Amino acid sequence: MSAQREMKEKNHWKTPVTIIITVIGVIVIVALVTVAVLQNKPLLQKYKYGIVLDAGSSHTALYIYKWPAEKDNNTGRAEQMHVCKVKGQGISSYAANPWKAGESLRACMEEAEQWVPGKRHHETPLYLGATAGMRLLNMENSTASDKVFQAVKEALQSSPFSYQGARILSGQEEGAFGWVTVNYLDDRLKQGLETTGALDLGGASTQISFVSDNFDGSESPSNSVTFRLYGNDYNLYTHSFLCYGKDQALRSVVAHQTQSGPEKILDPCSNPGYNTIKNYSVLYDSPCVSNRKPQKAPASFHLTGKGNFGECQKIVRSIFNFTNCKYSHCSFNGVFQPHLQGAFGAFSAYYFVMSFLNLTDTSMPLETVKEKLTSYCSTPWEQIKQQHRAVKEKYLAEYCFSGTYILTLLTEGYNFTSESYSKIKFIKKIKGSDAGWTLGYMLNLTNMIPAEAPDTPPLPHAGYVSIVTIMAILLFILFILSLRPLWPRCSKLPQVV
Ligand SMILES: Nc1nc2c(ncn2[C@@H]2O[C@H](COP(=O)(O)OP(=O)(O)OP(=O)(O)O)[C@@H](O)[C@H]2O)c(=O)[nH]1
Ligand SMILES: [Ca+2]
Repeated sequence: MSAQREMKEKNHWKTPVTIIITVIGVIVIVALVTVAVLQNKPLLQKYKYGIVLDAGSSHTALYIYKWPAEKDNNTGRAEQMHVCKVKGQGISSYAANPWKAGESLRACMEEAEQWVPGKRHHETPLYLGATAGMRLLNMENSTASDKVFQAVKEALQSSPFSYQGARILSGQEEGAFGWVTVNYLDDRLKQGLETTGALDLGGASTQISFVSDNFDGSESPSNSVTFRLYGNDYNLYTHSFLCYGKDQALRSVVAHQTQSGPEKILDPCSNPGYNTIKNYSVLYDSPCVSNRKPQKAPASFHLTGKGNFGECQKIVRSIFNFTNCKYSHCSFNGVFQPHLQGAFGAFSAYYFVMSFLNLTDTSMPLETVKEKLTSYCSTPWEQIKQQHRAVKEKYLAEYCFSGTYILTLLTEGYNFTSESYSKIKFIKKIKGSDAGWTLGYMLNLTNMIPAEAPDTPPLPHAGYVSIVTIMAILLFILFILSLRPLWPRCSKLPQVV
């Protein structure tokens, strides 16, 4: 008898009540976990796209960016998907044939149509920002500049993308958005880390932007740009030097040597044996030098390379004005600059030139950089050409000047010392995206960087699902255990044994 009861008690798990409770329990757990999984499941990765055309002084490039579509308020991380280099020169070079400026963009616009999925075309914003080349053209001939913009606008509006406008960026915008790009790609903004300064060397202008503790904007408000990003305030110092991009600086250096209108010059910034004929009217056809055009000069002059770094640097120095600073500190030309602070990323021509010259290692003492440049400049032109057959002659002929200019701009213009120079990194890309103002410009216009830090879920999706599952199982076990007092009574109920 007692053995029979013991058997019945042991079989209480098979009573209808416990079976029903178990089934309901399992259903509840499965339902709970399913809801948890489905509710928070990341949607299939879909992307949004944005296109920015960088209409620089020397050339135009089209950048396509993409970012995850499912994130609220476009807060997903944007990255460069593709870049298309427009054939030919910058849009400002079409001043005499404006419609050609529009035509020049068509091939890259068609390429963009292949990269962005068709169903996203109409919602993909398309921007064009022009920099120093158009700034100069606008100063020189605003009617021509307007016509170029009209042609460009028509070409862009005929694309399937959502055209958002074409305009000239101010120097401050160009500097500030370059800084945003660098720090966004490095994830410094979201994490509130110390920021990196940005050095951009274009063809017609150059920008320096950085955050300095002893800069609040009061000494020179025109150099101040404030941002509130991810809950942090930034007071950025930025300055753009028009005419100090590498092509315009070279013009100034050659103009300096042709003041008396000679028929030939011996140029220390070109390799020995380099020979070319330059046209006076072409050389002086820029607002950066036009006021210095010699009154009496032949149509052209012979330029012969001399290849002397020291002499080249002397002429380069002469294009900077180091007097007349009305502020506590200046860089050059009477422009305020606070003390340099932190690390810097140097891109565009800084990178092209320094990587060609094998000078990207900034732990190298400045004296060694000078020695290497001295040696490069004095190398005969024929030897340079033979050693770098794949490099365009136009670029090759200018590396002695460009290296000398970069070193002088950094150390004497911006006051980088041996110590601060070592904090510069010459970069082209950061995590697959090009360093430049375009990404920062798009992030700003699409409101992709919120002013306040977004509310993030305390747990990642997988962690959340695991915790819900474990808690549900534990709750169920507790519930079963809480029914323990009922177990013996259950065994007394009539049942199938
Ligand atoms: N060596 C070398 N130079 C280049 C290359 N691409 C561009 N450059 C030159 O580097 C300089 C700067 O180029 P970019 O940064 O594209 O200048 P940009 O945007 O056209 O000019 P800005 O409007 O002043 O910004 C120009 O003198 C270009 O001719 C390259 O691949 N190699
Ligand atoms: Ca540029």
